[in-house]
This record gives sequence, C-alpha cells and structure tokens, in this order.
Amino acid sequence: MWVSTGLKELVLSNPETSTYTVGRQTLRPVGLNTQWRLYRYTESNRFGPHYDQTARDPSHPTYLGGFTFLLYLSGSTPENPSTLIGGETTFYKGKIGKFTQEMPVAPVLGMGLLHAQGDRCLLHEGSTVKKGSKW
Ligand SMILES: O=C(O)CCC(=O)C(=O)O
Ligand SMILES: [Fe+2]
Repeated sequence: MWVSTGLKELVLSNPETSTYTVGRQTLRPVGLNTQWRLYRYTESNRFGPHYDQTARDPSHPTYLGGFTFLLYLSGSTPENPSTLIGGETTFYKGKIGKFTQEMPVAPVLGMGLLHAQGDRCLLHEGSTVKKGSKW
C-alpha cells in the first residue's frame, strides 16, 4: 500500500513529511506500521480530544512512528452521497480546555489524512457522529 497507492512518493516529495524528528533524531519515513485499527463510530459516538503518541511497530521494534495515517471508509463524494453527518476529525490549536482555533476535517470516502505524532501532534478528536456511521 505504501508504494502502490503513491503514498511513498507523496510523503517523500513533501518537505513537511519527508523527514521528522523524534527527540534529537531526524528520521525518514520508510513505510506503514503493520498494526492498523479499524473504527466504526455510530450515532453519538466520538473519540475525545487527545494527542497521538509516537507509535512502535511490534514487527519492526527499532522503527519509530512519525505520523498517523487516517483513511476514511465513509463520507460523501460527488458520486456517492453519504448519510453521514458529523464525525469530522477536528484539530485544535492550543491545549485541552484552552484552545484558540478549531479545524474540522469532514470525512470523504477514500480520503487519507496524515498528521504528526508525538511532540509535534496537534490536539485532535474524532467529533461526534450526528447521523449515520463513520468508518
Ligand atoms: O476518527 C477520527 O477522526 C480520529 C481518530 C484518531 O484520532 C486516532 O485514531 O488517533
Ligand atoms: Fe488521534
């Protein structure tokens, strides 16, 4: 998936993602973590505000994660109108209970969202699904 979808090329050609730092180390993305999580949110479900920690892959314990990659399996596209209402991934500028700006990203079927983990992670949440289900 890392190569065949063009993700590798996209990540390595963008100066924002072609390297990342964990502590004092400057690292270069080499692939996707083998451990994926599949979420299904139904009406009124949410994933409260949090920061993503630097992930480790048990199959490759020496590698340190730099980014979280979310892939939306629901949400509207022009060809496929969806019944999902709400369920944005919302990023916040600032700290829990004291944020200054809210940046909601509405799910689009098949869309990927890459964001930083660890010290560079923005406060974010999976906002409440108001109608339908979000995968
Ligand atoms: O479901 C979402 O929109 C956010 C999920 C998330 O923040 C996470 O898996 O860490
Ligand atoms: Fe998260």
